[in-house]
Amino acid sequence: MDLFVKPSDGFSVEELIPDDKSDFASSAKLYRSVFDDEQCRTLFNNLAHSIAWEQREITLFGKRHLQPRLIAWYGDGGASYTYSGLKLRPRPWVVPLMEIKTACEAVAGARFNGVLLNQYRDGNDAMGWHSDNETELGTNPTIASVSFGASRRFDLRHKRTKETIRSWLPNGSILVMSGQTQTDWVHQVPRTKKVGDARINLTFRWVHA
Ligand SMILES: O=C(O)CCC(=O)C(=O)O
Ligand SMILES: [Fe+2]
Repeated sequence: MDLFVKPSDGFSVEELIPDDKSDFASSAKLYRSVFDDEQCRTLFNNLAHSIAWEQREITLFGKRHLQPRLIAWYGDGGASYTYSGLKLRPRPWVVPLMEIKTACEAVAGARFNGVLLNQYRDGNDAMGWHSDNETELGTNPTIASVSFGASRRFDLRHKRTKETIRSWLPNGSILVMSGQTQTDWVHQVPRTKKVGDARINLTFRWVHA
């Protein structure tokens, strides 16, 4: 499978965060059709079956809940990641994840040492408003977020002005968030009755030891 991507391969890019002068340092660039249909099918099936998916329990307002999605964390040996009170030890890289990582590094122009995978089994699975601002990601992290399977809505909301930007993350796309996006904006993947199929999302990150 040839995953090497370059700008001439016919993918398009759109900046989701408007170039508003008060916020010029935030960026969320959506690269569409980075992976072609055959690559998407192969990778979706491979990841659905080979990843060690888990449904984790989290504590919200003192109550225990199962997270409304499946997750997994893979990465370099030292790249432990703590989020929502969960300490995730990395599982070692496997081939499809390394190939997708190489594509993301080429598109984003950044290096990654870990990936959080999310599987939304259908429209009932979701991720609430948050920013990826854990201290181990450092200031102004670059995060590359890959989508396979069903398109899901992805919303960004400015923390101060509450300006909200709604978009959809299609099969085979990579969203690269960088600059002050995690400081100034929150994002979510809302629950929806309109989507019955599964989506697999991979967010590549650099975790500081
Ligand atoms: O599924 C998505 O597109 C978003 C995932 C996300 O925000 C995260 O893993 O932090
Ligand atoms: Fe996130």
